[in-house]
Amino acid sequence: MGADFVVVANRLPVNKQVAADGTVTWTRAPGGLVTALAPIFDSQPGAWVGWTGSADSSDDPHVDGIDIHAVPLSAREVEDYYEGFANSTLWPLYHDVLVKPEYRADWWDVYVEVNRRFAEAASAAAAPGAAVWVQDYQLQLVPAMLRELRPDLKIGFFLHIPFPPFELFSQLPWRREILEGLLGADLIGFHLPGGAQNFLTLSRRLLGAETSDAPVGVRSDFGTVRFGDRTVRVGAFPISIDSAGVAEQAAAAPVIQRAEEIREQLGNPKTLLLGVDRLDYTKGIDVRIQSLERLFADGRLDPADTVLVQLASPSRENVESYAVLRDTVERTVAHINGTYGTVASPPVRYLLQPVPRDELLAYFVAADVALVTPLRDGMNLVTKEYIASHPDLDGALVLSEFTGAAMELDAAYVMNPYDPASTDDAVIAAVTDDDAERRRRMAILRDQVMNNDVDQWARSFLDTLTEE
Ligand SMILES: Nc1nc2c(ncn2[C@@H]2O[C@H](COP(=O)(O)OP(=O)(O)O)[C@@H](O)[C@H]2O)c(=O)[nH]1
Ligand SMILES: O=P(O)(O)OC[C@H]1O[C@H](O[C@H]2O[C@H](CO)[C@@H](O)[C@H](O)[C@H]2O)[C@H](O)[C@@H](O)[C@@H]1O
Repeated sequence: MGADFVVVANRLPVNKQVAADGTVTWTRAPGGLVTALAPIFDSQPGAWVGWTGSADSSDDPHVDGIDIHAVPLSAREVEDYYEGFANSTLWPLYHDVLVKPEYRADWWDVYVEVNRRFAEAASAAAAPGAAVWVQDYQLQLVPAMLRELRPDLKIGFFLHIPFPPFELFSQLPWRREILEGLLGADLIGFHLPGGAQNFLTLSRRLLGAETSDAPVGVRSDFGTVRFGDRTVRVGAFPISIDSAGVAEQAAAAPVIQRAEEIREQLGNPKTLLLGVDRLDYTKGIDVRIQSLERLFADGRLDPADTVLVQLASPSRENVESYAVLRDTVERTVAHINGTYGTVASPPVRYLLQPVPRDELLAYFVAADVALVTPLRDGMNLVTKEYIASHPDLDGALVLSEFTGAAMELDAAYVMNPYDPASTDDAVIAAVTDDDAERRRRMAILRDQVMNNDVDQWARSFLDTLTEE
């Protein structure tokens, strides 16, 4: 029979729990995408096609309300498709070549093979005429492969990371294949109009396709690419969070109490700075730590009453550039603590492990300033979660102009992570501006986040995909 709505993503939205007696249970992972799509899954039969996250696993997860289709990956496929082509070729290429992308034909071959497996699984999961929504850079060939198998489907694709300009994308030896893969979709979504514009330019210049000229707007004024006998629409749909849900969770009494406890445990510093990221070289963790070191050295911040908490989640640990970053960050943290701390009170507290959701929210509530300093980031949801956690308008946000979030959140203390002076000045302004100015900015940021949530993101994309 199949489902009327199918999501195809590299990862399944499931968590596995193994009890002491070996019994396995699966629960819905509380991630952004699954929360956004929950109302849609509740209103019609829905399926999700994805990988469990473990190599060589025969796990077959089941959760309430979503028909889960696990796509197995062997250890070699994880190496060549996920760590290789997705995260050592596409990820650095699409993030401004911050690390040199590796172009390997053997990785490409496995990327093609794995994309085909996802397309076949999606084809098997979808009812006649279903809407299928393919997610992200790991699966850019799926739209065309799926269209070949199932021309009856409505196919959408959304890219969660930046889409690079002609000058960078053209490095890719398989640039035409990727564009043609994406053009199997009826609607291709990017976070920002700039990404959509880059895609139109590339389709015109590399494929000779006829494209629209008018600028693409946010959730409006879609671009078009004429490809074969079809017209593909291209648009900008900035993703967001479950703003009301995060605000409610952050306002819960145990979270507030834990936030107070955190400040106490840190010695009640005058200023608590916070960074929360996957340990990824795109996130500019090194940028903010180096800024802190300069500010201590110049006497603009006092290490005796300033603490930076950096929560870092391990990510893609088998990829060498991630191991190199970890080394750099850990050496810099040790250097600052060794130089500016005391045994009892190191100014940087660094955690290399994910923390539970409520604990994370307590850190958001506790922090005076969030430091979001990526060198490049598709959106950055941490930014929006921090803002949603500050209903009293206390708190301030330092935000890199190279995040997708900066397009909407220009009332933040916006900085250029490539410019040390800009970074340092933004941190100092966020720390020292008077309350009225900090609250003025936070009020604007909150309006933006509370009025543009992830439900609006999902609905605007799917309404555009399914409208006649
Ligand atoms: N529970 C938990 N969530 C985290 C942690 N670190 C990051 N996250 C979440 O992971 C997501 C990261 O999204 P985003 O900022 O867009 O960056 P991405 O890692 O590139 O997708 C946000 O929803 C964060 O709240 C952690 O330690 N614990
Ligand atoms: O699946 P992983 O390799 O562990 O990586 C986690 C996810 O990272 C990326 O997130 C992006 O999507 C966010 C939501 O749109 C956006 O805010 C952020 O800027 C992006 O970096 C990646 O795109 C996902 O596919 C990964 O699952």
